[in-house]
Amino acid sequence: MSFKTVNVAIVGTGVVGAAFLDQILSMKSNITYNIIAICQLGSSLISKDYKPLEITASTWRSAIESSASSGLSTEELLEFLKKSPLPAILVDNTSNENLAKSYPKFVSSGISIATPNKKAFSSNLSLWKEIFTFRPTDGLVYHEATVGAGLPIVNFLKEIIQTGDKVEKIEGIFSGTLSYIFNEFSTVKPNTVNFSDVVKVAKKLGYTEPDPRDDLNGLDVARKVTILARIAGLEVESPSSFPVQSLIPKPLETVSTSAEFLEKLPEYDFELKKLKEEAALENKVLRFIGQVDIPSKTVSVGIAKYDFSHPFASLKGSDNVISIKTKRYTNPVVIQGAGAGSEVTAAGVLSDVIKIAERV
Ligand SMILES: NC(=O)C1=CN([C@@H]2O[C@H](COP(=O)(O)OP(=O)(O)OC[C@H]3O[C@@H](n4cnc5c(N)ncnc54)[C@H](OP(=O)(O)O)[C@@H]3O)[C@@H](O)[C@H]2O)C=CC1
Ligand SMILES: N[C@@H](CC=O)C(=O)O
Ligand code: NA
Repeated sequence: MSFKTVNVAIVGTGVVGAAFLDQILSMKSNITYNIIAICQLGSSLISKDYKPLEITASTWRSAIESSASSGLSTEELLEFLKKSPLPAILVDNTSNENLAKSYPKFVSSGISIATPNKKAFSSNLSLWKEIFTFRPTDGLVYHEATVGAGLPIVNFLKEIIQTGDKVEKIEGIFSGTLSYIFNEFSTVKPNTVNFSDVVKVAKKLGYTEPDPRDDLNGLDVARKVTILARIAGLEVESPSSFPVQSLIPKPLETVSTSAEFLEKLPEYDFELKKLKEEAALENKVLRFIGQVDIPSKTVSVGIAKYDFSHPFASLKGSDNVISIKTKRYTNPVVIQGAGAGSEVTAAGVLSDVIKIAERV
């Protein structure tokens, strides 16, 4: 029996958005989740009377394909959700910066947000402060999947800090894409794998950002590390306010499309091949890591070398591994598992939707 009903509006039906819709529409729960809007860039399905859309996990795709309604602007979506007769949750499954910048307007209108979109939490510090200056009538904001996809990192970190713990150091492999790429490219056993080929496979597997250059330039890891550093108490101004190593060859920095970039990338395979061979001579592998050190207030992102015997050297697939050392956890808490991919990310977002629904 349902004891509560919430209204849910979903923006973005890409890799994560589609898996999210499949999961929420198949979920058994004693809370009723009315899907009242699904928005894509050019089209939308909107329930103007706030009754649940008549869709199932197997019909939502064709329903939106045959919808005659155009996409909604952020302002239109805000106005629509403001009038929701039930608690409203916005699920932002895009990487859209403009929508992210509008979160304060949604939150201050009592609308809650669950999202894997890192933009709002890792751009200017002023936006972070605006989002998290809670007033009692504000909506709630959960963003577990912004770091480590569905792995319990963001909510765990916030909870231990709320209980009085103090973070000392966070380090690890935070990118599913770069974990996969380096786990395949730089292995304990010698291989002939080309960097550019693995990049293409990572994109095909749905690990990369919509434009893989956003992973290769280190910015995606820098965004995640910014989020963690801010939660841990460092006032990091932006993801470009600390050293970040880019894997994009200099001459390709100005290439306009991601397709052209992927086509030209093989010409630069020799650069990372050399680095990998040098590391192998020292019995080491290459890994792309992020670090936050609270006492020294330093944050950094880039390639590091690890001994063949180090746990990072035997990482598999797109696994993330995050080590969190705190005042209470003097032996660091280590969280490891898939840090990218449609199902695990969507499940992280859905868990946040459930937390919000239980609290509003
Ligand atoms: N994939 C993964 O493993 C993980 C992803 N994430 C995050 O999840 C988010 C989604 O990623 P993913 O699903 O992989 O990316 P996709 O590109 O597959 O999906 C994003 C979707 O959002 C749509 N979109 C963008 N802007 C708008 C808008 N204003 N209104 C409506 N729709 C819009 C895009 O449309 P169009 O295609 O037409 O541009 C696209 O369909 C990103 O923020 C990403 O960083 C986080 C953890 C892991
Ligand atoms: N592109 C990202 C997706 C999750 O944030 C990654 O590879 O980790
Ligand atoms: Na997570």
